[in-house]
Amino acid sequence: MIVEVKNLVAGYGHRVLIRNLSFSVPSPAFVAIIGHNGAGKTTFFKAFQQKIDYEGQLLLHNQDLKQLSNPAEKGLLSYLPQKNVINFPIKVHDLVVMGLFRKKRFFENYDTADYTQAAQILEQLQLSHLIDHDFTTLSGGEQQLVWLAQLMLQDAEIIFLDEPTQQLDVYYKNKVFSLLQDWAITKGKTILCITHDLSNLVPLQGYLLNLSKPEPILEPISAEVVQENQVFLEAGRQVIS
Ligand SMILES: Nc1ncnc2c1ncn2[C@@H]1O[C@H](COP(=O)(O)OP(=O)(O)OP(=O)(O)O)[C@@H](O)[C@H]1O
Repeated sequence: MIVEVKNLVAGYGHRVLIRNLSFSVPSPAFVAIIGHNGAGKTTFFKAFQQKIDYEGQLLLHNQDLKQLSNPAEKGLLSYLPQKNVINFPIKVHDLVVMGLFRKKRFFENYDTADYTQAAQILEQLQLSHLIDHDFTTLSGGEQQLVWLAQLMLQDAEIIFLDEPTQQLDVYYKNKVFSLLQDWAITKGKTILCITHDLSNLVPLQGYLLNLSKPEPILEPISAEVVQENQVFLEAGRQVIS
């Protein structure tokens, strides 16, 4: 099993948001995590980052995450948060190349080969025209794509993305979802992606996990499954205190 969640209970203080969640992703796959605002999607990711206390077990390759030291540095996990703020000037290629941090020793500089890799990723995302731009001057959607480029360069095995297409136009929403799908299939990555863009999921292969359902399970993506979940979410939210 690549990712396994066993009887996870998580929340804040007395407010339990995730109750006895169990599922497993046996092989590399794309998993879309959906649910109403406040359902606990980001909270679920925080548990994987060991940022909150939780009951139950989170396992990566059958090893309890609590026993694994520095899974990010080992290239096992990477995480793209919903918001990433930078308030100093930095060129796009200098930010993207930092995705290679795992391969560098402390204070070791990035070399020409590293910058070539960063440029290739930016080209793949059709962002080459921004390579020398100051990141802080980019639009919200452009910044989101630059973070995605940096994440691609990290090349971790299991990738957590919190609403990576939130600020993207329709063209890039499609492009990013097909890229994530391609990552899972051709590069053997396991991708857990929080999203509200249900319509973009229809053509994808993978699974859907609806954290608003009383007993969420992995459902194989199909047009019918997406439609059923869309109707479920449109019906409104059951608030559990
Ligand atoms: N540190 C915290 N302390 C207390 N409550 C919190 C904390 N962080 C988040 N919450 C609350 O937990 C609930 C779930 O938050 P979470 O960010 O996991 O939701 P989400 O499903 O990711 O929502 P969205 O789709 O809006 O991003 C929210 O009501 C939020 O206010």
